Parts: sequence; C-alpha cells; structure tokens
Amino acid sequence: MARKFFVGGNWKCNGTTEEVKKIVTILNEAEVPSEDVVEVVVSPPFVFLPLVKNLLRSDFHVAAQNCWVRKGGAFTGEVSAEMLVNLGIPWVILGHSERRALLNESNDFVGDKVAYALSQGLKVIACIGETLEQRESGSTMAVVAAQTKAIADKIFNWDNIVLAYEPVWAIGTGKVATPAQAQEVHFELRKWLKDNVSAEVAASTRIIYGGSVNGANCKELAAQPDVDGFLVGGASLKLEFVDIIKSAT
Ligand SMILES: O=C(COP(=O)(O)O)NO
Repeated sequence: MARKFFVGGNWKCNGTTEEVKKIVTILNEAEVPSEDVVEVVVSPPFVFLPLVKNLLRSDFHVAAQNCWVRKGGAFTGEVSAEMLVNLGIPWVILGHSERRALLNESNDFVGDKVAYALSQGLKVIACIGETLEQRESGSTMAVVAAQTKAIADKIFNWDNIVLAYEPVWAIGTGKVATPAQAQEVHFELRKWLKDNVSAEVAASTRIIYGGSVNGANCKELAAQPDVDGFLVGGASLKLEFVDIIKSAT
C-alpha cells in the first residue's frame, strides 16, 4: 500500500508576527511536489494559528501543538479540541517528548488525549520516542511499544493518525538517528502494529521520523522503506524546510 509522504514542521515556542509572516511567505513561494505526493503540515504556536491558517497556501495545512484531554471548561490555560475544530485547524501534535518530560504527560494521558482529539474530528500526529538512557540500556522497543500501546488501547480507528518516532536524544541535539537506526525502529513499530492492531493498519499508517532532520540528512532518511516522512523542529523555521519537503519520495 502506498503511503503518502508526510512532512510536519513543529515550530515549537518560537516566533513573532513578523517572523511568522516571513516563514509563511517562504512556504507560499516554495516550488514543491504536489499534495498528491507529499502532505505538508506546519504547527505554529497557538497564538499564530489563525494568522498562519489564513495566510498559508491551500495545499499546506496547519496543526496545533497540543490540546486538552476532554471537553473544554474550567481548565485554565488549556485549549480544547473543540476550539481547534471551530477554528478550522485540522491537525494536532500530541505526546511530544518535551511535554512528556516537562509536564509529566504519561503514556496513559497521551492515549486519552489522542482518543479525545480523534473523537472531535481532529487528525493527530502522535509522538513517541526513547531517551538516550533507555536506548543505551537496550529498552528502545519496549519503551516505544508501551507508548504506542497506550494509544492503541484507547482508539478504534487509525485512519487519522500519523505516528512520529522522535528519539529524545536526537531532538534539538544535532545527533540525528542514522538511516539504519530510524529504519530499524520504524520497521519494528510497523511489526508491532501488525501483531497488535491489524495488517491493514500496519500497512497504511504513516510512521514519520523526527530528531535533527535537516536539508543534508533528509534524503537518506527518506529513502528508508519504513520512513514515511518527518516531523521537523529547528529546520522547519528555515528555508531548508523546503528541501526537506522536496525529499518526498
Ligand atoms: O521535536 C522535534 C524535532 O526537533 P529538531 O528537528 O529541532 O530536532 N519535532 O517535533
């Protein structure tokens, strides 16, 4: 089954109105493969979502970087899935390692968030990934399988999920996973989906890689059979993000 290449840009907690407008101008002027070949989703901070959605070219899409775990209400500071739907924001990133670490978001909590976001009609980029300590202790697959299981246990339909494998030790460090390291985990994740969900879900679910992807390393990573795209941080704020989009195979 052909899986459409997916390139996400996670802008994290960055930007001013002027800077955001400059990035959107670069994206709007970029000559890239059609959306039949590659799906491009950029994720600005909440405060810039309406601006980016309104200015961005129609063949690119936007994602929020998080949403609350249930219907809105007395949850000061949170943004609900319903609000994103009301704004016409189609995607949301959930379970990013920075939130798991800084805000103690547990596997179970992330699973609940994914289930609720899907129930409200959002499409989800669900992030998983091990720490350096977990990798060095040989528990990479145990960790990412547990993170994936916590999601799989809560959902019944995988049509609107992209799984993002982002080894924590590669995020923001410049220490990108080798193509072999990425392919190994993606292969094992796809096998986990086949063994624990279904062969159809395993074949159709896009598993994307994140962690120090840039214009120089993207081609070799994109050539891996089980790497279906990227979730790009730092480089998504730069012109080289266009090169990463062009790495779509
Ligand atoms: O966190 C990341 C990756 O960040 P970098 O590309 O800066 O390593 N994606 O969500």
